[in-house]
Parts: sequence; structure tokens; C-alpha cells
Amino acid sequence: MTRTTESMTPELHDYLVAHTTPVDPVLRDLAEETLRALPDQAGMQIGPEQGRFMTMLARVLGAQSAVEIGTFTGYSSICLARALPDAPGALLACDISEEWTGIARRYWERAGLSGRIDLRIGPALETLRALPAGHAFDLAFIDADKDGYIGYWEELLPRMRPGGVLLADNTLSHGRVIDPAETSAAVQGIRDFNDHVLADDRVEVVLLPIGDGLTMARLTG
Ligand SMILES: C[S@@+](CC[C@H](N)C(=O)[O-])C[C@H]1O[C@@H](n2cnc3c(N)ncnc32)[C@H](O)[C@@H]1O
Repeated sequence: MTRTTESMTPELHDYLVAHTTPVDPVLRDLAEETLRALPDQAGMQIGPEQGRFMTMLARVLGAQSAVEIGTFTGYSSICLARALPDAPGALLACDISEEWTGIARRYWERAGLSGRIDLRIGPALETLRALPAGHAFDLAFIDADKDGYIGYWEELLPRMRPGGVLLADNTLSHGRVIDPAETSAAVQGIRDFNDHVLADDRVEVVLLPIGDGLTMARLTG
């Protein structure tokens, strides 16, 4: 029998957020400023329960170094960097927008995390390819252009430590992944990515119904 996850109503979502450790003033203010300054893009930011999950996951893993593809105004990078050692560049953050990451920089400073985060502006695939050999990550978070996910996956996997974990955001595409009428490049990119990850025997994988779908893959080798 297939067991389904209960449908997530707005009320049920409010309830689960209310029963998750609350966000601190830095994340609260960042979410508010993002909504005020960038109302059309603010939905790209991860939600509070996903942020808490990512912080806890990094702590449980004892992650020493992490990489983020898609930084935007810095919410997810704060959630990750908080769980990393206070070492220069413990989090490599990749984005193409100086404007949006300008907001991120201010909040990293306020959170006392600037020293841990190495922001690289430019296409993330180029940033990853330019990393020195031997640069290894315990945790990776992919949350940028959806038709680029497979490229990021293939570039990141050889750079992960054994037992490392890759997370990929929006892998349910608001349910559009199962809508045959949906033919956009972004949704097709996610479908292709989900199939690609499932077929990759280097990892075990679970697609979690957190936020808009969060794929979690662990290197088994
Ligand atoms: C969904 S948002 C990231 C949200 C962020 N993780 C958060 O929780 O606030 C996607 C980001 O990917 C960036 N992006 C898009 N294409 C990119 C590329 N080729 N390389 C690096 N970043 C890219 C965009 O500028 C945008 O800031």
C-alpha cells in the first residue's frame, strides 16, 4: 500500500512552523527586508523550518565545510554557516547577483558569520570547476537555476567527502513535476534531475516534503 504524506494546508504549515525552534532576530529581519525590498523574488528564500532542518543536519553531520549554489539574500547561507567551524571560507557561497548578495553580506556581518563565508560571484559551474583539486565538502546545497542542477550534481559529487550529503531544493516544483501539461525548462530540469539522482548508484536518496521538496542524497562510498 502507498502511504501518502498528509496534505499540507496553510494552517498545518503554520502549526509545524510554530512547533519548530523559532528563528532569531537576524533571520526574522532578513526575511522581512527581503520581502520589502524584493517582493517579486522573496518566494525564492527557503522557509524557517527548512532553515532549521539544514542547520541541524549540518550539526548532526559535524560538517567542516559546505558549499551553496544559489545564495540570494543569504538566508540559507546563514543557516548553514552557523553550524560550521569558525574558519575562513568554511562555507563557499555561489551566486551571480551582486545586488542580492549585497543584502546577504550585511546580514552575515550582523550574524558574525562573514569570516566563515567565501562568496564567489559568477556562474556557479565555473566557480566549482575552478576550485583546486582536493577541495572537499561535507555538505552541499543546490538552489539555483533549475535546468542546471544535473551539471552542479556532477561537478559536486567528486568533491564530496565519503558520507557527505547533497541537498537540492524545489524538487517538487510546487507539484508541477507530476503535471504532464507542464513543459517549462525549469520543471523539466527538475524532473530530469530527480531521475538522474535516483539512477546514481553512488548515493542513497530521499525526497523530503519540506518546503517545495528537498532532495537529500548521501554518498554511500
Ligand atoms: C532560489 S534563489 C536562492 C535562495 C537562497 N538559497 C535562499 O534561501 O535565500 C536562486 C539564486 O540562484 C542564483 N543563480 C541563478 N543562476 C545562477 C548561476 N548560474 N550561478 C550561480 N547562481 C545562480 C540567483 O541569482 C538567485 O540568487
